[in-house]
Amino acid sequence: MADQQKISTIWLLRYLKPVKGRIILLLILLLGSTGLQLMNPQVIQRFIDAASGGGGMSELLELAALFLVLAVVNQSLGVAVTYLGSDVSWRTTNRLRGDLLKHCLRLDMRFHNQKTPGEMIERVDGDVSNISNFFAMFIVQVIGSFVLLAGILGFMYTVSVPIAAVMTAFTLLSVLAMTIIRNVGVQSSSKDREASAALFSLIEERIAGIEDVQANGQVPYVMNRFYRAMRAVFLKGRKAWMLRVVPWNMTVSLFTLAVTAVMLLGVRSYMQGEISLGMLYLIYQYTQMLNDPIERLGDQVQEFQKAKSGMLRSRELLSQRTEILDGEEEWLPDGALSLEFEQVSFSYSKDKPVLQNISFSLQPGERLGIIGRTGSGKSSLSRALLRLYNLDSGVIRIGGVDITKLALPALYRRVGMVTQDVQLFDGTLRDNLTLFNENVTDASIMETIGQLGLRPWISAQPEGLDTHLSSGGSSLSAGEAQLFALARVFLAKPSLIVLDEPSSRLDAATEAMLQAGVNQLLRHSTGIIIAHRLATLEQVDKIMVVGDGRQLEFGSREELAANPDSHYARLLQSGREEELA
Ligand SMILES: Nc1ncnc2c1ncn2[C@@H]1O[C@H](COP(=O)(O)OP(=O)(O)OP(=O)(O)O)[C@@H](O)[C@H]1O
Repeated sequence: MADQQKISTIWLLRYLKPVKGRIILLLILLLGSTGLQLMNPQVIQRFIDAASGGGGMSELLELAALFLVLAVVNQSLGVAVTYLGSDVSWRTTNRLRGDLLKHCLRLDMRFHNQKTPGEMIERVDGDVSNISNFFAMFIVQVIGSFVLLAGILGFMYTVSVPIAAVMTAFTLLSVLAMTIIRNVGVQSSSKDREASAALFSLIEERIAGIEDVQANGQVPYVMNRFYRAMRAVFLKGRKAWMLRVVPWNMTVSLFTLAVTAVMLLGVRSYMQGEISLGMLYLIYQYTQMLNDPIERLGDQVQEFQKAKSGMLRSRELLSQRTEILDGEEEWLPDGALSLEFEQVSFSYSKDKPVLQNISFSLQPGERLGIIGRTGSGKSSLSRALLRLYNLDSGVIRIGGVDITKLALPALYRRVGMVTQDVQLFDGTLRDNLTLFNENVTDASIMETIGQLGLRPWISAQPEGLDTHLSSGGSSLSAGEAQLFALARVFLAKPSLIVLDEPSSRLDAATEAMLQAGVNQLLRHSTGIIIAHRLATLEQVDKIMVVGDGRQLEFGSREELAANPDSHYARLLQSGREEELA
């Protein structure tokens, strides 16, 4: 436990260190503002005493001017403290958000398969927001509140010990009550947050599937689920609010009692001539001022609870290790890369093998067509090649190098993949094609696009390469997106390319046009084409037929086509492409 605490502190200090100068400045400003808050009522006290004692006009004017100056300086300090507090909190938490996002992007697909987008948003942003106040204000507010309390009470002991004793008792009681009672609402507040998270995830899920919802007439059902989720938010929110308000009311009652007791003692001292009218005002004002730092301390206790759970969750996420360990080898032979699968077995979960004992090899520049029924493991094969998952056993080598020994950037520089789902980013067509790489010239974009026969398509876009695309892919048809993805991968000039169903959403004419382009572009690389349509594979050198994760057949396309006993030849003869689908 103590160790946990120590690790947490060291971890926190890592984020606070870069802003330590700002935090010290924040503390100085806050102490300055606390000093002014203590001084201001004393100026009014002197003003009241001067006025009631028949003091001169110039003295009154001087005091009034001093009051104004102190008030303005205090306000300015308040603005500076708020600004600097936000600045520190954003700087530190943005670093943490960045670290979390970078970490998540490196985590393997097994981890991501289990997480919903809503959950990841909550982990990368929600938890961190809970820590933000703690980063910025916790230390500063706690120190500031204690200094203000000590200042008020210390001064009161010099004026009247009984009054100061009542104020001290009230302060101690309130701080104690705050720390104990505030925890009462913590559990129901977290249930309230859970309910609203469920509501948001429902909205996110339904909006993501809006087409299906509308087309299948599911709107009444969705509305019903929505109302039920809203009702849960309302009921849990009301309970959490009640539990937050009750303790607050208790401290207000306690405070009213303290003010009454202090005023009784104060008025009695005034009547007995022990204190002046101005001092009576000062006592009243200082009693009022006690409430503020006590409230702030209570708030900070609550913030600390929130921050603690946020920190635990963030640290837990950061301690998740990816199963994909980076290799060190950077070197790969120039030009098209050879590929070798040696007894490769792979599964997503241990109880269900997806690829079993796959072994084949391709020479540099060769093209392999993979065919097999839906769910037979074709896409899984390409995911294993790109190290999105680790193998259960076996080795994959590209250019003779075991991919687990290769540095991941070296692998991704030389191997490209076009999947069935194309991710578009918010940006221009050019940005999306080059993936924001400004070194790729428009001329080379147009050349690649020309080879793929896409020039007329780009020209038809309202602003050519400058046409703005929105993220998610809604601005392109499925077929257009596929053409787009091909162009993107070919622009990166990879030496080994996997095309996973590159033309499944294109019409026959567009596919034929694309085929010629792909053949042209594949001249300098080794290619794997996963296809449902046999026509797509007319230009490949080798064919592999996969069934239930096993390699049913592998060999030269011409030889397999000529062998009437082969799966491939039988498929060709029967023309039953639908068997593959
Ligand atoms: N992320 C995943 N988690 C768990 N199982 C998966 C995952 N992706 C695929 N599978 C399972 O692995 C098997 C092979 O899937 P894969 O996507 O490789 O098939 P495929 O041959 O490419 O199919 P298709 O032709 O439909 O694209 C299927 O049984 C599928 O249910």
